[in-house]
Amino acid sequence: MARIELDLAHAYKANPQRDEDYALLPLKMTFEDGGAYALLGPSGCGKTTMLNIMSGLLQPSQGSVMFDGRDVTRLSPQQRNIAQVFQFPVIYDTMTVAQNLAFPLKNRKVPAAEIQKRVGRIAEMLEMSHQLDMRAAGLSADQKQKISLGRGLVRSDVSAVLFDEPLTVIDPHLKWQLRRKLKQIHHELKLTLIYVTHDQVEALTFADEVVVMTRGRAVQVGPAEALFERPAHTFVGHFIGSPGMNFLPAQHEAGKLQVLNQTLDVSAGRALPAGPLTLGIRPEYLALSAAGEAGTLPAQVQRVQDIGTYLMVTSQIGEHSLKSRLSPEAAAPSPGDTVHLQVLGSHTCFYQNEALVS
Ligand SMILES: Nc1ncnc2c1ncn2[C@@H]1O[C@H](COP(=O)(O)OP(=O)(O)OP(=O)(O)O)[C@@H](O)[C@H]1O
Repeated sequence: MARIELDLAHAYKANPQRDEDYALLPLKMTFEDGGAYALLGPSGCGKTTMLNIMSGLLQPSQGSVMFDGRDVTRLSPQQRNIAQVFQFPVIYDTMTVAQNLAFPLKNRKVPAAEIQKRVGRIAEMLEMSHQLDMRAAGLSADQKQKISLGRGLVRSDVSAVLFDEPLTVIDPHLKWQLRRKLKQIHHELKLTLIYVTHDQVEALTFADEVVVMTRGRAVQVGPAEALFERPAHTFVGHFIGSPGMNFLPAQHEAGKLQVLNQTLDVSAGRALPAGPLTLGIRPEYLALSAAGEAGTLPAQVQRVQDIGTYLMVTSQIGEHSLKSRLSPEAAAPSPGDTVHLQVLGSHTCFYQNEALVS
C-alpha cells in the first residue's frame, strides 16, 4: 500500500493557454495509505484523467506523482503495482471463476497455497464461493463484474486499487449490496482504494473521504458530513444533497445583511466580510417559522409534495425558488400561503466568489 501524492496539471492539448484547455488545473493532493477515497463530479470534470494519472495509464503534462515519497511519474501501471477495475468486466471467459481470480497472483508468482487461500477469501467476501468452478462465459454481466472486482482486490501487495465507475453494469439492487461489501472489504483488507463515480450516493456510502471535482478542479476533499454541513464551495452545496443547497444573493455591511430587499441582523459572533455574498442553506435546515421572527424572509408557497419520508415545500421569494425538507409530521402549508423562511441560523453558510467564508 502506498501514500499517493499528486502535484500536477494535465492538458490533453499542446500549449494550453486558458483554464478551459486543462482537463486538470494545477492541484496538490495526498491520498493516505489505506484510505478509501471517491472522486466525485459530473461528466467531464476530470475524474478519469486523475485516476489514469495515478495508475500510470496517462502521464501528466506537468508535475509529478509520488508513491511513498518515490517519484513514479514515468513508471507504467505494472511498475507502480496498481490494480485497476473498469466500468466493464475484464475477465477471461474460457477460465473458471477461481482461475480468473487467481490470475493476477499467478502472474506475480505467488505460491500455490497462498493463491488458494487468497482466492478463497475474496470469493467468500464477494459471495462467489459456490461459483468458483464455473466457467466465466456462462455467468451474467453482474457476476462477471464481481469477478473483475475480485481480481482487483485479490492481491495484498498492490500500491492501490483504482475503480472507474465499476458498478455501472450492475443491477440496482445488487449495486447497493456491492457498495456495502466494498466498504466492508476495505475495513478488513486495509487497501488504499480510490473510486471514481458521478453518483453522490455511491461516493458517500463507499468513501471515508470524497474528492468533489468540477471543471478540472478538486474543490473540496472531506468526509460526507463536512460536505453536507460545511460545503467549502458553492458547487459542493449544489451537487451534494437531494435536492442541493438553496442560494440567495446577499450584501453585508456592519452587521446588517441585505437579502432580496429585506434587512436582517447578523447574529453577534458571526464574522462576515463586507460586500456581496451568497447565502447558502440546505433544504433540511430551511425551516418555516412564525411571522416576524428574527432571521426570516417572507415567501409564497408554490408546491407541497409528500415524498413519503418527508415533505418537500417549494417557496418563492421574487424570482428565487427555495426548497424546504420538512418532517412528514410537520404542519404542512398550502400552495399560495405566505410563510416565513428561517434563512439565518447556525447551519447557514456564506460564500464569496464561490468559496466558503463563514
Ligand atoms: N484522450 C483525450 N483527449 C482529449 N481530451 C480528453 C481525452 N480524455 C478526456 N478528455 C477531456 O478531458 C476532460 C476531462 O475528462 P475526464 O474523462 O477525465 O472526465 P470525467 O470526469 O472522468 O468524465 P466522465 O465521467 O464522462 O468520464 C473532458 O473535457 C474531456 O473531454
